[in-house]
Amino acid sequence: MVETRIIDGKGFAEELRKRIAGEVADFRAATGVTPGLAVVLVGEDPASAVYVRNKGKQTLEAGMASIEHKLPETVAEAELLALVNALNTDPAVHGILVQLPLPGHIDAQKVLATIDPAKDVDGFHVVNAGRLAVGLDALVPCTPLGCVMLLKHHLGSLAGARAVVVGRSNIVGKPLAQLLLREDATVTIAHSRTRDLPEECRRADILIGAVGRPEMIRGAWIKPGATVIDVGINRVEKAGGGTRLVGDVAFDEAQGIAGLITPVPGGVGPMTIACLLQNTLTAAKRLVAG
Ligand SMILES: Nc1nc(=O)c2c([nH]1)NC[C@@H]1CN(c3ccc(C(=O)N[C@@H](CCC(=O)O)C(=O)O)cc3)C=[N+]21
Repeated sequence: MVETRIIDGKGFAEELRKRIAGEVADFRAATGVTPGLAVVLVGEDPASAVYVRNKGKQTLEAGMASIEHKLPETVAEAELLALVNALNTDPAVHGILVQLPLPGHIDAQKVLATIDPAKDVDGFHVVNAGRLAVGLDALVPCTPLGCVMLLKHHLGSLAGARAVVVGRSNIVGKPLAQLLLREDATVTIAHSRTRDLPEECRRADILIGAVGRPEMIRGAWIKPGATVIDVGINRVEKAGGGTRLVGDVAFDEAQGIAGLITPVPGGVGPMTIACLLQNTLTAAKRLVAG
């Protein structure tokens, strides 16, 4: 039996937000500029609305300006593109986030491609994805950035570690693999077509669940003492009615096997928002410096 320690992402994110708030205050004092984050929400998805509200609140608490645009589910693609173009040229806006997923009649790739890469605080524009891939300065996607911060804080160097990322999305899996590679880890990206996924996972010193399937990664898939980062945030029905959040990892089964594990909620989720604030400050600094 291994003693499993829980990684306090919520606490770490709070500390990070405090540090960012200090840096924002210094930046404002030095330049007279208040970093501004614009969030665009299309449609009425209640879960998205909660997330956008949390982001807005934490943006203000960090001393930045929060600009929210809510558009109806039926908005024309051209109208959304016009809004993004207006935000691109607005000097009070340093970061732009268009909440995903977008309704089916809108081409999300086209919207992301319209965002000025210098204001792309999600790091989803192909220019930022490409810059990350070739090792240039880039705005890096928030969730992967948060995962690597937690890993480095708890493990120190990741050099030589075997990291297995389960999930190959453009939002998490692929950029996370790039970041881990930059930290000199040996990186495997596993996915739905991977042969013998449990065996692949059991090789991992660092195992990352980023698929969005509730509790898919079982305790028996974890190497004793491994570090487990759970990116999944899945809402499931509770036995007695109501809902609860679970990750992609069967958290209870991982107890006594994993060395370190992030919980859901309170793990990676809060880090995502803290990293969004960090990216907004980074974008503001670069935009003001020219
Ligand atoms: N362009 C874009 N960028 C995003 O970064 C983005 C997006 N679209 N669409 C939706 C997803 C979802 N997402 C979350 C971030 C933090 C929490 C979070 O802080 N969760 C808390 C609490 C969750 C709760 O209690 O409801 C936790 O895990 O502890 C959740 C979800 C960012 N997303």
